Amino acid sequence: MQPIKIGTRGSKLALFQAYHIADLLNAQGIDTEIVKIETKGDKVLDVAISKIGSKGVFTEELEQQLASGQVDIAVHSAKDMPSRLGEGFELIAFTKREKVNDIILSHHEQIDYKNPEKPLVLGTSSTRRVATLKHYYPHIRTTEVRGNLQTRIRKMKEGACDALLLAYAGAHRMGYDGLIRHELSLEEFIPAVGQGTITVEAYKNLDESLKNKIIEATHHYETGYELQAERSFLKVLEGGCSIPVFGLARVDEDHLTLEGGIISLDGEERIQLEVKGSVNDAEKLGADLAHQVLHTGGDKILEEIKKEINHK
Ligand SMILES: NCc1[nH]cc(CCC(=O)O)c1CC(=O)O
Repeated sequence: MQPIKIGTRGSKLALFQAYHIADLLNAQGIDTEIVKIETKGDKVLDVAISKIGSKGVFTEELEQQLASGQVDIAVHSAKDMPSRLGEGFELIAFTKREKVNDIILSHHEQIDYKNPEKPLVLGTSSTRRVATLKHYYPHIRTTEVRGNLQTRIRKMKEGACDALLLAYAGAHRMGYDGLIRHELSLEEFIPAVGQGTITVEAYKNLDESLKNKIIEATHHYETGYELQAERSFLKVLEGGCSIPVFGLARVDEDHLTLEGGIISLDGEERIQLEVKGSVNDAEKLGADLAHQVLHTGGDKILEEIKKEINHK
């Protein structure tokens, strides 16, 4: 059999994730070949993601190659995937989830983010993280630091900021555990939908038996239900990484708990609600939670955010 061609972005984190999928496939006797693809999100480094337009900046080129059959599957951080994929595309597998928390990472050993007396500048380009900081820690200033993880760390050391606010998963995968100074609580910093898991995307032309083999080798069922609920939640709220929507599902045997909400860009209004049910209703639970969030004032927050983003 021909090796399976795995399409990936060329950043170190993306390559790590692609090799992780390759390892899982190789362990089941499936040969693989990694194909690097450059995306718009990789090329445009001087503009905030929320301004490029969040829809698939890291994914569009990979999907073109999937559709033309140049690669068989594409590997992504699940968090980077828009809630609606192009016609014929599907996320067929989600790997076992890493710790989902956000973390504060710095080359300085002492970072005291809770003390209002201590000025602190955190680097982040996520509207969710900026808004959440404004809500809980209004004394912290933020600045946009973009680029891949190594670039951001370099910019931090050059003085762009005191510390970076990042996902644990990415920092850990890149081997930066030694620079992690704080793990943020899931009460305050509910992550973005999909944070901490890697996903496999396929196009409808993928051979069915090959697809099943890939699923068997890489899919983690509990994570899959969590992602189903979270992504269904996101779909109703028309998320994308420029809107500070957060959502986190937890599966315990066949029970699923989904927490999620939205926060205004200035951090003043924050709505967080929770639904519980069976894993078999994951998709419905996600949509239900989203509608509840909209009905409890989320609709106004969302409208306001869209206005503000369009004006920038
Ligand atoms: N927004 C970019 C991005 N997409 C996925 C991760 C981290 C890895 C993951 O969550 O699986 C990151 C970096 C970050 O948010 O710090």
